[in-house]
Amino acid sequence: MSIDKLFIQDFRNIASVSVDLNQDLNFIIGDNGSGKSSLLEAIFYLGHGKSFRSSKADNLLMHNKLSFTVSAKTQSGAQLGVRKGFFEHLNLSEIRVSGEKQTKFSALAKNIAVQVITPESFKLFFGGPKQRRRFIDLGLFHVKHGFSDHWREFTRIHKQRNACLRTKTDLASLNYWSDVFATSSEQIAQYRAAYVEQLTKELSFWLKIMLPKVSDDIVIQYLQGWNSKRTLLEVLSQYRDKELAAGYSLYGAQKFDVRFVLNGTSLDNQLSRGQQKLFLLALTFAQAQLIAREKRVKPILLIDDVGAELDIHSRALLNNAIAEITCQVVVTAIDKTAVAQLVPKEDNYKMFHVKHGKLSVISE
Ligand SMILES: Nc1ncnc2c1ncn2[C@@H]1O[C@H](COP(=O)(O)OP(=O)(O)OP(=O)(O)O)[C@@H](O)[C@H]1O
Repeated sequence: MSIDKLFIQDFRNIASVSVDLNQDLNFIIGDNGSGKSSLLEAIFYLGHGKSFRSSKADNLLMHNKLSFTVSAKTQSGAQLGVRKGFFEHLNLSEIRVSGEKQTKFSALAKNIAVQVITPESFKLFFGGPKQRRRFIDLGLFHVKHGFSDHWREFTRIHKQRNACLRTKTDLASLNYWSDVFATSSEQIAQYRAAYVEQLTKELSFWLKIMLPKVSDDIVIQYLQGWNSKRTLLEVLSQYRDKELAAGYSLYGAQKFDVRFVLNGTSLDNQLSRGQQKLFLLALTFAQAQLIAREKRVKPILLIDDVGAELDIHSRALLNNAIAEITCQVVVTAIDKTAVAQLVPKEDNYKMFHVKHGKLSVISE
């Protein structure tokens, strides 16, 4: 669900911000180090319970403070909030959804779907499989009902099987856990295959807007985590000694990946950095639109430092995509010229200026 009102306190260099966002499009303009990314990070934190930049939550806390707070009122009237306290090496999270205390961040994620694109995103995305796995599973979490229950169950089974492989003592237990691991992996793989197919169809629409010259030649390949010509149980039995030597599961749904292929070879080797960023934007827009359609909520898309890598022509293409998407979009840039191509003619947007962590409205 999109955010109506946002409140941030003691988060990085933001001492206190209370702001009404536009439902469709928001621009945050500010110099380097002013706090633009911190603002996006706070919104991202509300949807994910972590930062997109730093793995340590205490980096998010304003220097010399003991807790930070991020809260929001969504368009549907839900009040979401998280307060993270750091008291004598004790990290405490207080999560609330419309006044009710919650124990898990997933309670917040059920109410908002936040995706981010930063200047670093495409380097990470075309690197190791971690980011791609995260991206696909985030879509699945929001779009495919039942996936998160299956995933939780899979994670439990995976841990048990890894414990058997690590200790190597009880081979009867290993046989049992291999059986259930294979069944659970196949279920997860089916969910993912169906989702990747859905995403591929949606992507084609966004590529026609953002990368029209190559849109028909791009394919997403889904790699399920083991040889697709064989059952996982067959693979596990063939490589049993290898897995015992490694001490953990080498095959299964946890090893899945997706490859983006252009004319038969890896897309990132053929596209310029600007084009790679447009591809990633198209992919993220596709996922956000699927979430919007399936969940019937407006996802939130954060685009950090939009000027980086994108020339005027590319920004004009991005503008066409923003005009089409049913999302709440928040874009940051160093100056107004970087967003000139993105500002709509009608007045349905808000523009803010940020300086030393303080936000002021430029136009609405
Ligand atoms: N824990 C913290 N407490 C207080 N200030 C912090 C903390 N962490 C970072 N800062 C400061 O916050 C400022 C804002 O950082 P941020 O990354 O949001 O900048 P930005 O506006 O996105 O800049 P850029 O355009 O360079 O990316 C920086 O000057 C940084 O030094």
